[in-house]
Amino acid sequence: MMKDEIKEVLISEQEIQDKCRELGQRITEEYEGRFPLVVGVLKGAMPFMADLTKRIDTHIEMDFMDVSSYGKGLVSSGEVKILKDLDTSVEGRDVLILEDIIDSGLTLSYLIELFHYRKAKSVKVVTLLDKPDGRKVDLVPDMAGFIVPDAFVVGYGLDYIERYRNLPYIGVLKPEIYES
Ligand SMILES: O=P(O)(O)OC[C@H]1O[C@H](OP(=O)(O)OP(=O)(O)O)[C@H](O)[C@@H]1O
Ligand code: HPA
Ligand SMILES: [Mg+2]
Repeated sequence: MMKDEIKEVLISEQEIQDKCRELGQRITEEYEGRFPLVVGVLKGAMPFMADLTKRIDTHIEMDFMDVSSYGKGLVSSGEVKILKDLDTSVEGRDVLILEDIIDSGLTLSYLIELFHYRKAKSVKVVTLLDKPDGRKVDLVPDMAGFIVPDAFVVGYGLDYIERYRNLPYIGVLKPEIYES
């Protein structure tokens, strides 16, 4: 079974759900009456977007962007490609970007710059996971769920060669999985 390939669970399903409630409450307070555009970054942010937005108790609009900087492997290529753009204009909008993880920071720094260039009124970032040791550019999220160590993590949207996104928790794979 898939779970037999996991060496260690770093963040449990319960901890993730509790964090979604907490972040949802903070977002509700901050964005009450502002009708923010909540942008999920595909594919990784999909489970977090689904769970977090259910805990936001004020009107929001949701949209998605698909960008890729990793290709298929473990390291960022450094080049960000837009695979799917927003359907909505960000001009004059309060934009809240939802991410599963900030690692090198390249994906988000690209998106933040892009939304400012497109004249968003404000751009903020909420990430489930923050891996500060991976940073290649200066970037501090406005809200972060958990700090993770400098290891490749999978689950709850995060993949290794497109697998493991459907795990309900965040974990680390057994080393033999990468070797095979
Ligand atoms: O801070 P960075 O080093 O840029 O890494 C973070 C980004 O990389 C992953 O996405 P990926 O490009 O692998 O696409 P995916 O979400 O479809 O897996 C992850 O979901 C973040 O979007
Ligand atoms: O640790 C990670 N795991 C999965 N995808 C990622 N994209 C950036 N960092 C990671
Ligand atoms: Mg990925």
